[in-house]
Amino acid sequence: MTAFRKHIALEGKGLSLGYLHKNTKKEILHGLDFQLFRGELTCLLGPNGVGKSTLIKAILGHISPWQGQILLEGKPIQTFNPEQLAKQISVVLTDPVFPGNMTVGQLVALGRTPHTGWMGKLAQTDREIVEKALFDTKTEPIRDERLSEISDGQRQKAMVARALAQDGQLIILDEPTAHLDLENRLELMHLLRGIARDQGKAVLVVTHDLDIALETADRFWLIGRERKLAAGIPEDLILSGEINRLLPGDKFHFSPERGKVETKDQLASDWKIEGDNAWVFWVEKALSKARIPAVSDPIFIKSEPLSLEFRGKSFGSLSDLVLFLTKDSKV
Ligand SMILES: Nc1ncnc2c1ncn2[C@@H]1O[C@H](COP(=O)(O)OP(=O)(O)OP(=O)(O)O)[C@@H](O)[C@H]1O
Repeated sequence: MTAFRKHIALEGKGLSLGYLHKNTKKEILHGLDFQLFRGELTCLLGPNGVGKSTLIKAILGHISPWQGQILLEGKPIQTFNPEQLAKQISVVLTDPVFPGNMTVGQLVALGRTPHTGWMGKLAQTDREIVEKALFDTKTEPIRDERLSEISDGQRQKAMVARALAQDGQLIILDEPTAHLDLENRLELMHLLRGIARDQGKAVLVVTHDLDIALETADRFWLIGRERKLAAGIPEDLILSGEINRLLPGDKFHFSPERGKVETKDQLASDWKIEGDNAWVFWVEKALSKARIPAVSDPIFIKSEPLSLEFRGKSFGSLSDLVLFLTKDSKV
């Protein structure tokens, strides 16, 4: 077997993190080991409150580890001063604090501050980087709009554009897709993946969007209720079942066959349904959601035109079939 060595941008070793709360120590994460690679989009996922933001705070140097260390490009992160860190790490957090009267263009240009200084004038290369960030995030048409007068989704894209303009080797984004519609979410994640691949950056995204993360991420970091971090390519974590760390309760599970989260009580899998596989799936789904117990008589699915047959009766839609089965208590 060949072992490929990737460039490690960020590494955590035996990391324990927590807060001092009312004079008592509250440990949030314990003994984390992780590696963030250049050229990859990594998604950090986990249930609410497990400590994702806490880990990001530690990476940004906002809180100090209780144990272990974080290495940036092989050096302890605390040996970097704030200016050096700002050149290395671009960040988009969930609670941006920028004046509402600032325009999108001004916000994105602010991303160049670590390279020019607060009073610094943008050189030609800085302007080109800002233009590219506006173009890549499709915020170019709203560059003159004020932050207080654009939608949450547009503001979010502008924040991402600012992070791209900052041009750090490591880009960290905390829920960057939260206000975006489905297409924009996919586009943004594909854009981030493209930036990781094409520019050799390490991109870390905190997200709850499992479907889109599965579609786009090179690697997952999963933190479950046991407060440990499992890392790997998403497909490995699915095959090993570790993906279910995201679903600590007993109601849902990740179906490896279907590649999505499902409710555990799949009553409908006991039905006999005959027809095209794709259709069988949706018929099972509808029966399962309607919580109709299975009987021995089969359901036949006929296509062109679509009809469902059950006990010699024909139904033109799933809704009609479900209604019939629900009403007929003797089924
Ligand atoms: N400043 C703080 N002082 C004390 N406890 C804190 C502080 N900030 C966060 N916590 C606690 O740390 C735990 C982890 O919080 P954190 O915000 O890191 O979770 P998260 O995984 O990012 O959650 P979410 O998905 O809801 O954003 C929570 O129990 C929270 O109450």
